[in-house]
Amino acid sequence: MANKTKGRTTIEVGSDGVALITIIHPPVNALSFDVLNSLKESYDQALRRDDVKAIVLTGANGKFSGGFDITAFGGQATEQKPGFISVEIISDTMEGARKPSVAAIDGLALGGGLEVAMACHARISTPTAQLGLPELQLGIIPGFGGTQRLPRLVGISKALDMMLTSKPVKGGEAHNLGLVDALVSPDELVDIARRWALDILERRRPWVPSLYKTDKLDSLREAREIFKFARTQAQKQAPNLKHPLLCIDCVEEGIVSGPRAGLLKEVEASQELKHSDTSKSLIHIFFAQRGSRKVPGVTDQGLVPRRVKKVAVLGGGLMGSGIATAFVLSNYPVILKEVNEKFLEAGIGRVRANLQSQVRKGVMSQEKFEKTLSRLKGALDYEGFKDVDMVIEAVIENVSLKQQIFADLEKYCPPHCILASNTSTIDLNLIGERTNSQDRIIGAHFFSPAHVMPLLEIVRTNHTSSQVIVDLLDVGKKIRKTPVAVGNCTGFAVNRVFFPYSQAATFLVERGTDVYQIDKAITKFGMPMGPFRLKDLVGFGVGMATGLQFVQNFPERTYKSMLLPIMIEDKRLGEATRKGFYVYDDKRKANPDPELKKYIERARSISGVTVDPKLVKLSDKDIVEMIFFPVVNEACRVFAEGIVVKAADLDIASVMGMGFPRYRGGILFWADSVGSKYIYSRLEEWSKMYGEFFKPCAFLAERAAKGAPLSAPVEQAKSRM
Ligand SMILES: C[C@H](O)CC(=O)SCCNC(=O)CCNC(=O)[C@H](O)C(C)(C)COP(=O)(O)OP(=O)(O)OC[C@H]1O[C@@H](n2cnc3c(N)ncnc32)[C@H](O)[C@@H]1OP(=O)(O)O
Repeated sequence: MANKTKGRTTIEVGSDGVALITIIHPPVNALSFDVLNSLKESYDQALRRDDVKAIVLTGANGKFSGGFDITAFGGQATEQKPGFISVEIISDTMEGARKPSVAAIDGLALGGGLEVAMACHARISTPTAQLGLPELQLGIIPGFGGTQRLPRLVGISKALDMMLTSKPVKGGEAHNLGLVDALVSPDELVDIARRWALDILERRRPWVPSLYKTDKLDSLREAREIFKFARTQAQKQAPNLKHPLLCIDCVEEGIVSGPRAGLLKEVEASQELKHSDTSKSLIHIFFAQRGSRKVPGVTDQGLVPRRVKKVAVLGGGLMGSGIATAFVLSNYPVILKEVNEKFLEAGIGRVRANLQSQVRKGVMSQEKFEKTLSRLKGALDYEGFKDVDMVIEAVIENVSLKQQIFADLEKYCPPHCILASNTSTIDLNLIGERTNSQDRIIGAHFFSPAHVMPLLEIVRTNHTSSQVIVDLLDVGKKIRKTPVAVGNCTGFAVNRVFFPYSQAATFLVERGTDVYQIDKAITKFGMPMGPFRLKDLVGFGVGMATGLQFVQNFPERTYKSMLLPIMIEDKRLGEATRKGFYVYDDKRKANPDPELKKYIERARSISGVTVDPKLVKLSDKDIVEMIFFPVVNEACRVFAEGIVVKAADLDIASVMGMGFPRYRGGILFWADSVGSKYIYSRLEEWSKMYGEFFKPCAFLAERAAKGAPLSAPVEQAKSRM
């Protein structure tokens, strides 16, 4: 059987005496072990040959390299011995060579890609190339010398900032920072790099081994201050994560004990992190996010997405204006339609405010603001709809109104136009009932604020055509959302999986657990806010309306409480009214409210619930389990019913739609790390004590009985029965 290698490098020696080494491993020239071994062979050859005076390293097809091959983290192949790549190949063979190398960077130089480039003696880049060390977002740290070379090239503060945020910089900024030595256009990149390499050889330009550069380093005293500040920030931002602190330790070691000691510390820390749960979870999310664009039976049919050139949004409320903002920000011309002048003005005002906030934050120039806003046109009728390629309806949740709108859309829009609804509760089949266009009706469910939140739930009915799904997946990518295709059911994937989240929290409070302790425990677990703070943010009106859908559709497993209605009666509606589960000061800071007790007591007495001493003193672990295991239970139902095709889609939906901690890998990935047997046994125990709300579903029971993971494909689990 042919030995299939994962990528390679080529070497081509020119008459100028420069060896051009090219990394070839589509699509992003990832550094697999095969590529790295081949890189060493090419370097050895170039260093051996008398006709080679200098080396240029580049990547094929306009991409330098996307970094170490992430698929190799869980794979069979491993490094010969720890540090072989970082020390022997990159530091000793490349950087320590007797012949100079220059990196010619186009497209991207990320992670290991940039680390290899930094070991060259100069870097030439195109202005559009992206350079960065994003390893921390994968739960690891730069492992090919990045923690040592980047601070020496750009200074400690900037290097820490680039690593801790995982954000790349563009060629222009990289040049200003000193990370690259010259900016050139792609067509002259390799030629200039060749000449630069010869110039270094002939000492017309400096021969710089980055590892030993010191001019950008601060004094030891200043450096210690920077590390102290960085550690405080890292702990504040991600108290559960260890790898950012390890990254800072490695940089510090290099500054205090010298770069060689730093390299060794980096090797040691990388070994430790490679097998951590955090890294496994984050790498799972990386692939799950890319996998969510692949829908079996739809995206594997050879369909090409049609070009959507113009979009219309119906309704200029909070959702509609957010959606319109997302589209104009991605260069789409948008018509925003409202029912009267007043509403239209308000809708356009909201889009303007969304964009203005970007100007205020300094991420958008005034000129770009004006250009972006000019893509938005207001309308009070369907006149301009005759050439739109996609409409997104975002009006109030009223079935007959939506039915009328879709009947009108069928009349006024061209026959190819995608007819999407942003409904979060209404059955899409019902919405399209008065049309003959069921095949192009689809759900485009955004999360508020729509121009900020990264998830787009694409809801397909049994009638939605594959072409329309492919089109919307493509549009989703273009507006920089992570799309997840889901089936049509109450609450779709995100809201349905998460409805027990707030219900379980309310259940606990009515039985004596403290509201603020719950929010603290859940935030400590890694959610951006606890369930009660979230209720305040969303507003009780919306919370009640959504809750009602679940009460109607899943009466046996919804927990009914009078707490919200009583608070609403008293005009406590959440953050908007400055009073909800918290009270809010002028700066919108949430403070606990002692008055809350009286509402809880009233709710308790109306429902005839008594305080349960066991639930009054729950540990944080118990709180997390009692709130998240019912969520896992609902996720199991959604998966078993085929609402999503892969468990990883629910992981992505939970991370992007609900803020479930990414470093726990998403709801089902996390559940599997806890174990199906344990989750089942706890739910079973609670359902005996507290009723149906906690009853484990058949799917969970079946998988627990077999000790099978919850995320294993549904067919596979069945076939094992
Ligand atoms: C020792 C070292 O310090 C450790 C490391 O280097 S760890 C790796 C560091 N590098 C990174 O984190 C970069 C990760 N990749 C990315 O951010 C983005 O993929 C990118 C900016 C390179 C390209 O983005 P984009 O053009 O939108 O394409 P995207 O869909 O993400 O990727 C294209 C394909 O390349 C794959 N890919 C991207 N980077 C990869 C990598 N480093 N290894 C393996 N596969 C990779 C993706 O999985 C995807 O595969 P698919 O088509 O089968 O789904």
